[in-house]
Amino acid sequence: MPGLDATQIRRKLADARLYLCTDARTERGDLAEFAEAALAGGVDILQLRDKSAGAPLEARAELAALEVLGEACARHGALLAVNDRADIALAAGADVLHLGQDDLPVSVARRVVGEHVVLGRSTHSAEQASAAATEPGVDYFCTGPCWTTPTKPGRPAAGLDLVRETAASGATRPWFAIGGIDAARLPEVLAAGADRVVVVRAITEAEDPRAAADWFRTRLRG
Ligand SMILES: Cc1ncc(COP(=O)(O)OP(=O)(O)O)c(N)n1
Ligand SMILES: Cc1nc(C(=O)O)sc1CCOP(=O)(O)O
Repeated sequence: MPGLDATQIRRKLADARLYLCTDARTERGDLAEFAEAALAGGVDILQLRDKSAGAPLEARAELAALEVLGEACARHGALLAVNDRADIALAAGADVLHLGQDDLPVSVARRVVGEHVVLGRSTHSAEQASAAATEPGVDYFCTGPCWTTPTKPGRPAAGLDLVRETAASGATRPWFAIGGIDAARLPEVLAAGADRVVVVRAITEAEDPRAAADWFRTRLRG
């Protein structure tokens, strides 16, 4: 299946509402089956983020998992995202590279992945969000965590105030709220002004990942 070009990737990013990070699920079932279910339920961007052993996957294992996710994303017209590693994003033919505050500078990552890959940045304060909203080369950013979360231990909550401030800032780049978001809390996140979210456990730990994704998709797409 041919890959998406830069224009198609940016259009899909603009339209994206539901972003899922998953681990490689080596011990909890089949990655292909999980990806198929989550994407059928309406996930727009699927990121491999596997820190389940307390450290990132080795490069070969990461590439193998990305191949599985990439095939599923291509079937569903979703974007494939890589966390942290520009070299792996390039090698995997990913559409998206997500960078934290301590990861590669955007200008350096851009040199590695080229122009067509979308670059995202994590932000945890109004200052960081404002920088990501204007820094050249950043295509989207995330604000959080809205609540403390076991998925990101040690990261203090930025709270919904950061979502409110970002919404009020009139940021024109796509931005996503992240951290502790589940079905019960989504209404508060939307009321604070977000219209895009990133989730992990709300779908990865759901008994029925397709139904969980579909629940979010319905609320995010109105
Ligand atoms: C979409 C998305 N948003 C935020 C993060 C967190 O990135 P980072 O701060 O680099 O932390 P780690 O994921 O590397 O632990 C993300 N991965 N994806
Ligand atoms: C990976 C990650 N990054 C965050 C940030 O604030 O940058 S919060 C987070 C974990 C989100 O997981 P869950 O949906 O299970 O709470």
